[in-house]
Amino acid sequence: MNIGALVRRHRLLPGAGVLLGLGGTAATLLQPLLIGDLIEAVALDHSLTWPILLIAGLFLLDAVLAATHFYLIGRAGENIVLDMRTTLTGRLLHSRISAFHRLEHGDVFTRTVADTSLARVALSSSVSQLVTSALSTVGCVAVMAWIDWRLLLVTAGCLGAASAVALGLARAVRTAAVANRTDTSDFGSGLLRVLGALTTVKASRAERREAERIGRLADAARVSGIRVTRLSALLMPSMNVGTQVSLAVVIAWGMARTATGELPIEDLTAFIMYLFYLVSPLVTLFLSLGELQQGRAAIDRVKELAEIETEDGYGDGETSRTREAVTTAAPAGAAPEPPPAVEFEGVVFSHSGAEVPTLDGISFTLPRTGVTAVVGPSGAGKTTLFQLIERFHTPDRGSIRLAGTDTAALPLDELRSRIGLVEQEAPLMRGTVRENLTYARPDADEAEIAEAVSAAHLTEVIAGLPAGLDTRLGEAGTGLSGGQRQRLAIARALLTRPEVLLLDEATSHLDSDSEEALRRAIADIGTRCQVLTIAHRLTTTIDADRILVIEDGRLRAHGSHAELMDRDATYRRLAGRQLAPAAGAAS
Ligand SMILES: Nc1ncnc2c1ncn2[C@@H]1O[C@H](COP(=O)(O)OP(=O)(O)OP(=O)(O)O)[C@@H](O)[C@H]1O
Repeated sequence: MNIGALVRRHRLLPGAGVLLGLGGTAATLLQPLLIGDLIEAVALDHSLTWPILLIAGLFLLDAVLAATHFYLIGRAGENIVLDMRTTLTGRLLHSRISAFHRLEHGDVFTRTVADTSLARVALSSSVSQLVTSALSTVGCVAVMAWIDWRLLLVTAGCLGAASAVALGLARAVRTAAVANRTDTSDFGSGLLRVLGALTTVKASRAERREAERIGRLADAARVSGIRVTRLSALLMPSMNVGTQVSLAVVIAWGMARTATGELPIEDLTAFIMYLFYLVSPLVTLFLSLGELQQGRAAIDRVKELAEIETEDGYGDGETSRTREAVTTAAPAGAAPEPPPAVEFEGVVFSHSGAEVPTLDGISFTLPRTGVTAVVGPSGAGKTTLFQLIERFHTPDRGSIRLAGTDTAALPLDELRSRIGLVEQEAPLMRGTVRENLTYARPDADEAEIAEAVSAAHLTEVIAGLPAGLDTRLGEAGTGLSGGQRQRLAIARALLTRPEVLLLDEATSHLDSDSEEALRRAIADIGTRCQVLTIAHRLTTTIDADRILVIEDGRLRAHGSHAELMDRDATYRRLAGRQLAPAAGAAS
């Protein structure tokens, strides 16, 4: 995220705000002079109408300018924060899965919500306050020097000492505030992680332990927050002490000089008023310097997040990082046959940090229709295989083709519109059953929805819900059983009419009705597209047209259930043990 460009995009409103702020400062600075004139007019018994009218007009102008300045700067700040948040959201949603998984969700949340707010304050009000208060200070000092430079020297001595203390305090406030941000972020991350695993926390009876741990994080944020308040609380009084001392000196010495006639009383009055005016911009100056420093720390955190690696060069001025298409050539002279649904050719891939390849030299070809089961021990690389087809990662070597076209050559949007993915946990979004079904195809009509629901063997389930398709589901699809949730996710994937359906079979035990419904649904869907399923049940592998056995990132064997039982020891072991839950029923 280019902060310079961001500020330039929004320069008009803050620019106008600063100009109005400067107008307000000028109006403020004129007031003591006009009050001096009023005192002089009273002393000389002149008419008071004009001086009073002028002063009233100036007060009014000052108020209008200050209000408009405040509004414009606030509005500019909101525009800036919106710009930052939409940029961040866009980049996060288009981020590479591998880069996203390295982030702490709580930290992402703090950066997107809280740090952007701090950055907004820094880039709008702090900058404008810095400009206006610096110019107010300079203006005040200049007029005070013009009225009586010797009184100014006395004032500068007293206020200068107070300012040095205030500057030190402002720096300490910044350091404490940065520490407070980190503590608050740690608290947020800790809380989010625990809430995300609430059932595990409860099952482990760890509520009290977690409450104490999160409580300690919250307390650390409280302690650093109190430190910020303590230091901030000292800032204004330190300036007040400086003002009071300089006021006492100015009044004592000024009155003595007035008594001798060396200094006119109206000059002394105006000087004292300027002295009061000076304190506020000075304090604002130090505070906005502190805020600006805090804002810089927040801006750095926002920029760091905005640099997350994205897919297809999103937001980097590059539209697609796709490479030239490599298509499967049809054999010369032969009638053009539809290319296979999926082809892997010598695919090698390593997750970052892995010492050995996660997938090593994988090659296979899957026809346009049918059911293919992928089996293998835990950690063999089955999920990674799916992730490569969806191009969540790109192979280090080799190629993957979808209907004859290299997936690297397809725009991501097109590639993913041709593939359906049903994850093991089958997360559902908030909203109604209908909203969940049409998530990938918001324009699907009733007939298409009914067809997908029927193909996933869900018609009766949905008819039994209180409001049918318009029944609202809870946070993670609560209200539906595990098997129903997975079939709902299958129906959602089917609505996009995918050429390939990737299905990560649920490991949890489904009741026999659910399992039978899922089995029939998969068999039906396999007649219209290629279903590639990570199989944890023997029923799935027995029914499958072909089985791929993956072990240690290599394709060990492929064939039908009977063939593999005959010639592959790993498959026999898996069929005997890991695929065991349904083995009794199937054999
Ligand atoms: N994001 C990641 N970063 C680094 N290594 C990873 C990542 N995801 C998976 N791995 C590693 O890659 C290997 C293959 O993981 P994968 O999830 O593909 O296996 P799997 O066969 O699906 O296992 P399971 O059946 O237990 O889900 C494992 O050793 C795993 O630790």
